[in-house]
Amino acid sequence: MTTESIIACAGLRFAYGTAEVIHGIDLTVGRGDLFALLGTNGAGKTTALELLLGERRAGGGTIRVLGRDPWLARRAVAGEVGVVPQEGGCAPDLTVRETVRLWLRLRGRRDVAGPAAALIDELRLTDRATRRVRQLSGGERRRLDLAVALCGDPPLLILDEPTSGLDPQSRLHTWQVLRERSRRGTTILFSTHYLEEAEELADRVAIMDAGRLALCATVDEVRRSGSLTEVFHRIAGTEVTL
Ligand SMILES: Nc1ncnc2c1ncn2[C@@H]1O[C@H](COP(=O)(O)OP(=O)(O)OP(=O)(O)O)[C@@H](O)[C@H]1O
Repeated sequence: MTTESIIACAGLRFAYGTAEVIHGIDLTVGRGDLFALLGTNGAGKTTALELLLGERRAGGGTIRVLGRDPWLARRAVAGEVGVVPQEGGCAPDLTVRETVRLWLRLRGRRDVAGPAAALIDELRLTDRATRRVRQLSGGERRRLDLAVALCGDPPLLILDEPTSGLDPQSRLHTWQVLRERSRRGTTILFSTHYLEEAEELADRVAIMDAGRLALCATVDEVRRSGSLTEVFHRIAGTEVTL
């Protein structure tokens, strides 16, 4: 990890109508970080990730993603960020192979057959390659969502609960895929409800609580004051200083 920031937010605020749900977040993700965003249901993780992707307009503060304001430069940011949305989003009538080839083309690749086969294999979907998305299981669909995010080898991945619905073996395999991307220099920000996933996979973690960042630290710093599980439960809405 270097100190160069790939994501930088300062004083970030956001409201749905009159209900403010993000209350002034400062967050920096450095190049090469493998960064986990944790928090209880409704803490604001998905909203924060959507703000980073320029899908929503901040009500205050500043955001820079790869040096740009994502609201003003949404298309440019979208071209450089691989995304797993919370709900997925692959077209139900395309096959796995068609989906990955389409996304590789959208990411500017011309020769897509080989790279598509490699990505499908990497996510262990080869025996599902000719199946339509609507015929996949929830876990298979989630793995396809990640394959799509990896199309074109973007420098930044923003993944909203990328392992939700995966069986333990698939989850471990997904960790391997993400670790390998991180080792090759990809910056990864992911949200998760699995504390052991954050502890095992990430090198930095942030815990959101009711629209605020209650903690932002390296996993090693967290371990010095107990396990991540202990720290997470201790926070319970109050700020923790490590
Ligand atoms: N489209 C919306 N309109 C109004 N309020 C919303 C909308 N989406 C989310 N909220 C509210 O904003 C708050 C933050 O929601 P968000 O989905 O960002 O939380 P989260 O941390 O991702 O939760 P979860 O872990 O359940 O996915 C919640 O109180 C939620 O009810």
